[in-house]
Amino acid sequence: MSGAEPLLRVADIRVTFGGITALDGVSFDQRAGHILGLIGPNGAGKTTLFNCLSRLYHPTSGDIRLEGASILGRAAHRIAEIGIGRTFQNVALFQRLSVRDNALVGGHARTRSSMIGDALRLPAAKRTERDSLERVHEILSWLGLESVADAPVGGLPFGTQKRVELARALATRPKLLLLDEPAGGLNHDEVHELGRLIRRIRDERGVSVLLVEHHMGLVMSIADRVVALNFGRKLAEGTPAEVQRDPDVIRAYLGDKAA
Ligand SMILES: Nc1ncnc2c1ncn2[C@@H]1O[C@H](COP(=O)(O)OP(=O)(O)OP(=O)(O)O)[C@@H](O)[C@H]1O
Repeated sequence: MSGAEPLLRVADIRVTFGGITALDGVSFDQRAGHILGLIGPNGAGKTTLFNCLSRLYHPTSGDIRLEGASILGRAAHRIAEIGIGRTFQNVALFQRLSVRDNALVGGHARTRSSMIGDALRLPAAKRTERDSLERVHEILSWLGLESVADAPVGGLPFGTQKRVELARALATRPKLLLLDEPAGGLNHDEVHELGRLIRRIRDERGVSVLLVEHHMGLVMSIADRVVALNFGRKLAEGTPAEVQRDPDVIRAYLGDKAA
């Protein structure tokens, strides 16, 4: 292993809710350029960890560092500024707004132009707006969404709405993209397509991806590394092949559901 700083370091994270320990000393690193899959049976702590990474939950102890700097002082609505983008398990878009406007909301989360500057349409605000529009245009084309750019999101098929969510997250120009069960609600072909897209996001846009996912086929086909949780602890970590044949992982899954 090289001594290079990982992109993401999760260090001894513990989260308790009253008497329940949802995460109990979980640690792992994610290298830049990697797709990391976070798996585990129901109740393992995946969502809790995801919520810590996106700053919705504050861990009871431990640290989360992005490129060496702790993110724990950051409010959830400001993680885009440090390069963390996210999507939601159930698509969370403005249904009446167009595809383009939804993506622009993402871009705006990153730009932090001032409200007064925007209102007075100062040159800097105009430039920011123009840059955001150009960036969103490029992302929508890249995702094959330009033909629906003006359509209200509400009328679009679910699979397309999921791509709009990705557009919005990518518009924040993340270094690390957090995906919360992106395969949920998609059919077989759509999951296959999503896998290709996540790989392209990494390969063509240089964005590292951390995904929480129940769809084992998807995780195992695209992840560079997999972290398996069970009962709030790290059960196994390694390449997909290593984790898939880990006896503890097999036991945790077979004990949970005979799939
Ligand atoms: N807000 C909360 N308040 C109390 N307990 C919680 C809360 N969130 C999670 N838990 C508990 O923490 C544990 C881990 O839950 P979590 O939702 O993180 O698991 P998960 O791996 O995401 O499960 P699933 O695959 O079912 O979504 C569970 O015992 C759960 O009941």
